[in-house]
Amino acid sequence: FTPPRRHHALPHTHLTMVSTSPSQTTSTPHDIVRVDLADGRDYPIYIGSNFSDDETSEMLRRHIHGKRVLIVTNERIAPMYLKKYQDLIEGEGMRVDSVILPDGEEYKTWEVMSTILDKALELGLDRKSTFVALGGGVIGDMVGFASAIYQRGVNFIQIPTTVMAMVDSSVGGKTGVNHPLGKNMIGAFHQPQCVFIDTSVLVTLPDRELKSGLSEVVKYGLIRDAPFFEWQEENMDKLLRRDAEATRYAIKRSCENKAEVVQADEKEAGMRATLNLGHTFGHAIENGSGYGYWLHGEGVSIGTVMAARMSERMGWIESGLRERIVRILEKADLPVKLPKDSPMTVETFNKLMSLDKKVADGQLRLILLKGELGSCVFTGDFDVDALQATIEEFVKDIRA
Ligand SMILES: NC(=O)c1ccc[n+]([C@@H]2O[C@H](COP(=O)([O-])OP(=O)(O)OC[C@H]3O[C@@H](n4cnc5c(N)ncnc54)[C@H](O)[C@@H]3O)[C@@H](O)[C@H]2O)c1
Ligand SMILES: O=C(O)C(=O)C[C@@H](O)[C@H](O)[C@H](O)COP(=O)(O)O
Ligand SMILES: [Zn+2]
Repeated sequence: FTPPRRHHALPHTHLTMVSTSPSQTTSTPHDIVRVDLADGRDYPIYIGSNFSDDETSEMLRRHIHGKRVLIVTNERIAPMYLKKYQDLIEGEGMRVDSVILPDGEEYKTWEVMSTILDKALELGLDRKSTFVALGGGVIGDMVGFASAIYQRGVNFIQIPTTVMAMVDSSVGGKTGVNHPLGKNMIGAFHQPQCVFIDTSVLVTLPDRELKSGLSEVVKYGLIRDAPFFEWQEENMDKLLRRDAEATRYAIKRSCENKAEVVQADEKEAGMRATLNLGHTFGHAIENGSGYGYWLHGEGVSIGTVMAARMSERMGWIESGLRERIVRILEKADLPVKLPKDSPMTVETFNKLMSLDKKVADGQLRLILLKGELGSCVFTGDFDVDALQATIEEFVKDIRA
């Protein structure tokens, strides 16, 4: 893994998509994973590749109940995909407007999010309007939040365009923006009407962003799906080569895992917090290094190794499991430690982690691995010395 530069050029990548789903005569083969929620809020996640225009149009319009739509995307994605989706949703009395936001985690702010609200008001959008998030996790989180608070809530649809968004952020209704004092600190739970995943858009996704998404794929294996982790150990190289069948399987299995967790604990009373494995460390690294320096999945990757090391220190997992975790993340070409020029200090970790959303009554709670592969705990009952020793070890490594 090569540490990032602040402005990286986007390479153009090409791949051949081969669909391996059972063939159907009437529609492009696709999977549907359902998120079953109470009060009629359940929704489908459509997963396919190269959907025809007619199918795309029909599937999206099925979930739009009014006559006004606002597609929100960013400066990088707009030239590639905005017109296509605008054209496919428009027509039959439907008016589609758009907002184009600046690109990057550093723009995941209240100020930028509120420009969506400004535009919606200027356009006179009413409560039957639907917002569409066309982009990665940054766009999805901000549009979801804007739709949660616009006129006290309007419908929204997720069209994820990164691996990160396809395997994680578009599903489950966590929406929000960052604050200088902490990541995703301002937000709301607000579920989409549907998630429309057409993996063919990944053809333009740079490798670095692809790998970042794989970090959350590894997470599902570690917290609850050992067979999926073992599958990843066998197939990581295929995911890196963008093999269509492997990619599609990883997205589907990730969505199934996420849907099961969200269904069981939509608002994070307990179990949902396990989706935060590595995130308390990772969010501190993202914020402490300056939003936008690390991609989310990169911070989570280092954070996952820190959580594993802390678990190992407490005797909760065998060292062999920690080594396996480091191996798979390295195989995914993700960072497993802080780079030499990292500004992170013990104090920065402690300060930022003390503001984590899982802190309750002043007590930090963490997701730690315990027992065999696929098992974890969400707990405040851990050895504080093991936490401090872990932070010191990772910080010392960059100063060595
Ligand atoms: N709500 C949740 O449950 C949840 C889960 C995971 C992550 N997140 C959030 O998601 C964000 C990270 O998401 P991300 O990794 O998708 O980052 P991102 O949205 O910044 O996208 C990464 C980069 O890829 C570009 N891009 C997107 N799609 C593209 C495409 N098809 N072709 C070419 N370029 C494309 C984007 O413009 C951006 O430059 C973080 O803010 C994180 O906190 C939220
Ligand atoms: O959906 C969830 O729940 C998650 O925790 C998924 C995480 O991958 C994601 O990064 C999430 O945004 C982090 O949530 P937060 O509550 O720690 O901000
Ligand atoms: Zn995450």
